Amino acid sequence: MTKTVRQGSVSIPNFRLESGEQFDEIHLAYEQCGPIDAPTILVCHALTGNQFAVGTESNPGWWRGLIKDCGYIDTSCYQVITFNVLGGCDGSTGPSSLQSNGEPYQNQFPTLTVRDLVEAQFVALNILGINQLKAVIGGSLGGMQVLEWGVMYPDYMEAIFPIAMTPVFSDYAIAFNHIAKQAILRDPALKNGEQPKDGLHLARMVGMVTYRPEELFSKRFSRHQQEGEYDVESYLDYQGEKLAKRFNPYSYIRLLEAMNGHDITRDRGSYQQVLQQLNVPIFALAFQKDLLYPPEEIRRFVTDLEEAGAYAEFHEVETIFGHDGFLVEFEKWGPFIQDKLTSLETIKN
Ligand SMILES: N[C@@H](CCO)C(=O)O
Repeated sequence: MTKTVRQGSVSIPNFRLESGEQFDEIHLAYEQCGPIDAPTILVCHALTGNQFAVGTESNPGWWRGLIKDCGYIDTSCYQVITFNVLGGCDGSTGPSSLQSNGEPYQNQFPTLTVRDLVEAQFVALNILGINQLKAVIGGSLGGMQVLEWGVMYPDYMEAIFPIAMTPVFSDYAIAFNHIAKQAILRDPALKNGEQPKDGLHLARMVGMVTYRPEELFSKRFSRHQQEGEYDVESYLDYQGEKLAKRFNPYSYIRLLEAMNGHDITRDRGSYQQVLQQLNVPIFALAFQKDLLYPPEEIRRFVTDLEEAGAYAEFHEVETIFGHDGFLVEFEKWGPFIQDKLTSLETIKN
């Protein structure tokens, strides 16, 4: 049983974005779990994730299969903290938040970078009195944040676990994000000043097709249909509608844009120079058939890191889930995380 799950919010005054835009104050909502004096692991969430990584037994979080008492990340040994990202819509400052004129930002919310998301979490952790981390871990957009943590604050943690990410977001992935963004921005509801919920529904359907490979779709649905509708069609509609009910369309756009801009070399010099800055042990995970972040690219990144003198390991997970592998089948890759966390001392020496 995972006992001590706590929730809170950190208020950060005068927060400046990379773009130069400044907020008088932002809030980051968080979930914290495990003994407060134990080594801390920071979890970074993906595009539509939130701070509820662990959750409760009756309302499990999205990584409860990984993180719990006696889990692969054992919350009786480690404290685990997860923030809802800046720009999110689960309690942190984002497009649904009110501006000083009393109106929600919505599409007026400033553009964000992955580095902004990391910087906000860094300041929040310091305010909470957490000045050192055991590890930073996350998948997809979370994995991009993990990499940025490694470049921006390599002395702040003992290891990073970037999962299902690449050092630079690909043109192929930007292409899908463009379709998603356009689906939202071209939603006719906008003309009536309403929320583009149908656009978000469409955007999610596009996303879902990229998160899983063809084989899984065939295995799941087998062209089965009911009352003239293919099961795969009703599945995508269901997922689209579900997200449209729980997510802010403009949060979705700002986070897509942050992903598009992800490039660890941006404004930092050459790829080689940036690899040198990633001076922290790195354990990278890849999932077979991940269309967005192909395992061979992640393997190449790890080889480049090793050649640059870093301590880096690569682990490829056999799965039919593709990109969504980081949200399922924890028994396949949780032991890798557990093992590396417990063997960090040997690596340091
Ligand atoms: N299922 C993930 C996919 C993006 O990594 C999400 O919804 O955030």
